[in-house]
Amino acid sequence: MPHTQQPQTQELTVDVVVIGGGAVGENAAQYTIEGTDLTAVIVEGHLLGGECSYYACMPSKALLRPLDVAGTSADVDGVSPARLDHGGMLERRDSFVSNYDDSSQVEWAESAGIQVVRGHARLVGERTVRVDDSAALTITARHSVIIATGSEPKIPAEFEGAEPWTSADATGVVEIPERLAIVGGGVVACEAATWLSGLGSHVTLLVRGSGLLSDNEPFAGQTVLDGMKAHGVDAVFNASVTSCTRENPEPTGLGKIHGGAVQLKTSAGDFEVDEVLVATGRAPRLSDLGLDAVSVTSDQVLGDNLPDWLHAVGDASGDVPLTHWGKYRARVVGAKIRATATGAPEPFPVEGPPVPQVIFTEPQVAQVGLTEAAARDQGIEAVTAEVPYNSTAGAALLRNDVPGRAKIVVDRSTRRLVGATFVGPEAGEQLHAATIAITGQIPVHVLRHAVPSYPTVSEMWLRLLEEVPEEFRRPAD
Ligand SMILES: Cc1cc2nc3c(=O)[nH]c(=O)nc-3n(C[C@H](O)[C@H](O)[C@H](O)COP(=O)(O)OP(=O)(O)OC[C@H]3O[C@@H](n4cnc5c(N)ncnc54)[C@H](O)[C@@H]3O)c2cc1C
Ligand SMILES: NC(=O)c1ccc[n+]([C@@H]2O[C@H](COP(=O)([O-])OP(=O)(O)OC[C@H]3O[C@@H](n4cnc5c(N)ncnc54)[C@H](O)[C@@H]3O)[C@@H](O)[C@H]2O)c1
Repeated sequence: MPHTQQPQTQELTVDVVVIGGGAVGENAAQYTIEGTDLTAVIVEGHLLGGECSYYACMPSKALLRPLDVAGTSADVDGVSPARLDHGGMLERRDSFVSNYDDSSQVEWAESAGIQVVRGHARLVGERTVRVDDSAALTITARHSVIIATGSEPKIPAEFEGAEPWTSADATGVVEIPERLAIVGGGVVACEAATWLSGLGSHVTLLVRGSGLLSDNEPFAGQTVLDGMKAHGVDAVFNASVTSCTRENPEPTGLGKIHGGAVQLKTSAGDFEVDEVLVATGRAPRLSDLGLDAVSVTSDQVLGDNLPDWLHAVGDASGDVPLTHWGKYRARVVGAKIRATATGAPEPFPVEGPPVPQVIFTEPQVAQVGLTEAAARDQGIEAVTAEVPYNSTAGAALLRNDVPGRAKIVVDRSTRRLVGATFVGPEAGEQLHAATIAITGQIPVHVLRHAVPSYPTVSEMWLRLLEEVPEEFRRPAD
């Protein structure tokens, strides 16, 4: 009688198990063990380095930078406009994603003393994780298990069966669709519209709301929209997709066109395109993780209401889904676990540091802390100052045409900055000064003594602070 050979089961005990080896999981493991004898394992089901390295931040920014350089070369007198090389752009992307090979990340992890285990991990009991790969492995954590499983795209039901593109296809683009619809008006939609129209697609944005980038100051979405229109992108607002069908939908592979023509019915009319990219947000990846086995619900993970041996970081935790923010939180969690496990003092906490974000559109949108609307929603008496991005000699030197604006939001009661937005060429490089001012809780009368160099774009800070009411030039009584 034939018999099935049982897979070999192995066992391993370490101090900390991290499920998910994205940038955030890597940081959590590194900060938990560094400078100690603690041991850590990262279990990764796909590529060590996660979404950011292979399917999100790095490939998208690798594709966007040549457009920025070409745009600048076309807008500075005395320079001949640079010609885009579409094949070269894709090669640059391939190089930034290491051709989807994670061996250098594995080398880094091992050099940091972190063991990497391949396979899908599930919780099977308190402090216990089972990894299913070619052979089953059970790992026991002496101290903690950290969930760092990231997030996955939300695909509305209308697109089921139509094999739409997700952002991974857009960053991994191989076949450039002649006509592309992008559903959504958020960050992925705006950045992807920029690089895919730059690669030659005719892009139509189908936006459910009435503007782009609705979480930002209103002038951000408007300036980005103006920039996109100048590059031939069409945007249709108040357009809800009611059905999506296509001939011969097929999972042809990453970045390839997934079948025949796509028919989209929307509340703002019908559209036929060669591909549709669904960019309608992301959700924490918490299914198939064995939460039931340890009597924990997704809500508990998202509410940070977990047993003391279990932690969640990064996109999986429901916190702001940005790489640098997830990594920051992972460093904090890692340092806490290290302190508990070794008896070392916990690092000094800082109250409520602000979240910065740069959106790499043309022009860029850079925002930190609260918008004016968010500050008012929180009951803050917000005083604002706003100037055009081209208000300095440095900005005039940057390009011939400098669109955009800058705005700061000040809390009247503390006289400190609570938010700042810069929209304009290379705006991302303006942001960190604002992040430092908010984190350092510097009152605006002190900020006036931080002198920006002439002739740089950062002289915009002088203009902004001059726009703040006169009474803010002294400490509060
Ligand atoms: C197109 C796009 C562009 C972006 N650009 C930026 C940007 O410019 N700047 C920025 O700050 N943020 C950006 N983001 C957001 C950023 O990518 C995420 O915030 C970041 O990747 C989250 O990191 P993470 O480690 O939490 O999750 P991930 O990077 O998703 O890593 C999670 C890892 O866990 C693994 N995994 C999941 N479940 C299991 C399991 N059960 N067992 C084993 N392994 C498992 C996955 O394979 C994956 O490798 C972008 C996002 C998108 C979609
Ligand atoms: N440069 C960066 O920092 C960067 C770049 C890309 C992505 N990200 C992060 O990744 C996350 C995901 O980005 P995203 O753009 O997918 O999400 P998002 O939340 O920024 O935008 C989602 C968009 O889809 C719309 N939408 C939601 N459901 C819809 C539906 N059923 N039908 C039609 N429209 C719908 C929303 O109104 C919104 O315009 C974001 O939090 C973002 O910050 C960051």
